[in-house]
Amino acid sequence: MTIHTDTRPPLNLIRLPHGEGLELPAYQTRGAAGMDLRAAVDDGATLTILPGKRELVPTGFIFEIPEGYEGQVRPRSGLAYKHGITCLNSPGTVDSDYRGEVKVLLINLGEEPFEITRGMRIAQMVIAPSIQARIFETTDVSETLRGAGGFGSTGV
Ligand SMILES: O=c1ccn([C@H]2C[C@H](O)[C@@H](COP(=O)(O)OP(=O)(O)OP(=O)(O)O)O2)c(=O)[nH]1
Ligand SMILES: [Mg+2]
Repeated sequence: MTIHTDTRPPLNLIRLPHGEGLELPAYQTRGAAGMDLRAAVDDGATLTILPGKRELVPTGFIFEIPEGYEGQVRPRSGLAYKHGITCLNSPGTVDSDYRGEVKVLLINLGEEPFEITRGMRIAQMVIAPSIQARIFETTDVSETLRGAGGFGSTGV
């Protein structure tokens, strides 16, 4: 007998009043890494991002990211390719102890104004394991082959 158990971590979403009626963030395909996030702008309203400008777009939800995980807010490649729309702080970091609304910081790197309406899929969130290190100050630095070489030290 095969016992199928779903080992995916649970993710609680709390819908805010302005998220009423929005589709839940969802994985669009079985193997999708990220769930798409929708714009919770007012019904019938248009949020326009002018070329070179940025806007903080509400999602309408609080995400209770499980402890030991983070939420990474990433651009959608279609919007980036077709319209030059990306996340300015990519990847945005949603901490597991954050209890505010998740918002998406979009910037328009294209040449045309970009219009966002309610329910539009504007970005995606990847849930990823995340650990905190124990931090020590020390005076010794261990030796390695690389040493202080970086920024192209191994060639292009
Ligand atoms: O794209 C993002 C990035 C962050 N956040 C929220 C969740 C995150 O837990 C919080 C703080 O983010 P971050 O640590 O990146 O920003 P900060 O400038 O360091 O703010 P803070 O001082 O609040 O940590 O803001 C979002 O909703 N969307
Ligand atoms: Mg911070």
